[in-house]
Amino acid sequence: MRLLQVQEVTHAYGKDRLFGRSGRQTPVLSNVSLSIDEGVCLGLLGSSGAGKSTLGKVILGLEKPQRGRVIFQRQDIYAMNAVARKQVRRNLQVVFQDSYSSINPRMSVERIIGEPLDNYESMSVNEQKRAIGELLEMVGLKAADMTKYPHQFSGGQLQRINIARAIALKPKLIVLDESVSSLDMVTQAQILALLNELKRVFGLSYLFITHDIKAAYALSDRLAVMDMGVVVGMFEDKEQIFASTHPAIMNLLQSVLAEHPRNRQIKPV
Ligand SMILES: Nc1ncnc2c1ncn2[C@@H]1O[C@H](COP(=O)(O)OP(=O)(O)OP(=O)(O)O)[C@@H](O)[C@H]1O
Repeated sequence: MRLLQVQEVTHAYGKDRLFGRSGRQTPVLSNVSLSIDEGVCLGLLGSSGAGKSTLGKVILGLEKPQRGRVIFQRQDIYAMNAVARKQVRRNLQVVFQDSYSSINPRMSVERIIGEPLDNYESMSVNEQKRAIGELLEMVGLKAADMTKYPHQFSGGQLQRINIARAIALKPKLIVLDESVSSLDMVTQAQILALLNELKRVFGLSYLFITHDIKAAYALSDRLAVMDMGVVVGMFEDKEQIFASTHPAIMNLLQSVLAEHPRNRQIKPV
């Protein structure tokens, strides 16, 4: 079933600049359309500045587009009342790249993961502790870790805590904005495996924003490529990306080739 539809979204930063008198503002997003079905990971690829994070913010309800619509669970997220918006926030979560800055260093892990539960669930203290312990175990940490503070964890462990917080309310869609980009290769592979497992167990959908074609290929079912605010490729079957002749897409593929100059097989391993 269709979960998210982005319909002909156009956006530029700065008030009225796109449609102001000068009319010279280049949009950061131009007529962007895409959709995500339930249980599917769409990888959104593109080089730096392509507009990927802006599109993520538009989808999360954080940046109202100047044109176009975002339909989540059949509702326009920019044309809904406060009650419906609260429900959307529950079902639409995000994990950012920088695990440190998206966590309050003064809060214990229990409070970090407990925050969304406080806002949406009416659990007793003991029920909440049990739920937090289960979430920590689900992401490969220990229930006892809930008493610790962010500085006591590695970057990969902190990203696991961010993921535990993101899945605490059993959302439908998680926007992963460069969520593994700052991690070393081994940790990256472990977090991708965890995300894949959680997707399978909970039937989650992901929008996986990344410039890294290998990471995108590993986690995604479908791939989209953006270049200068425009979707230049949409691949229902991710294998099809390797047949593309679009210059921006070939550039992304080239980065894989460059690492393995003698490897004629360009599919990421
Ligand atoms: N808050 C903002 N105000 C003004 N311009 C912005 C803002 N955020 C992003 N931009 C500009 O919009 C363009 C697209 O940025 P965006 O972050 O969406 O791209 P991206 O594909 O996610 O790239 P990166 O991976 O480098 O973040 C860039 O030119 C960027 O400088």
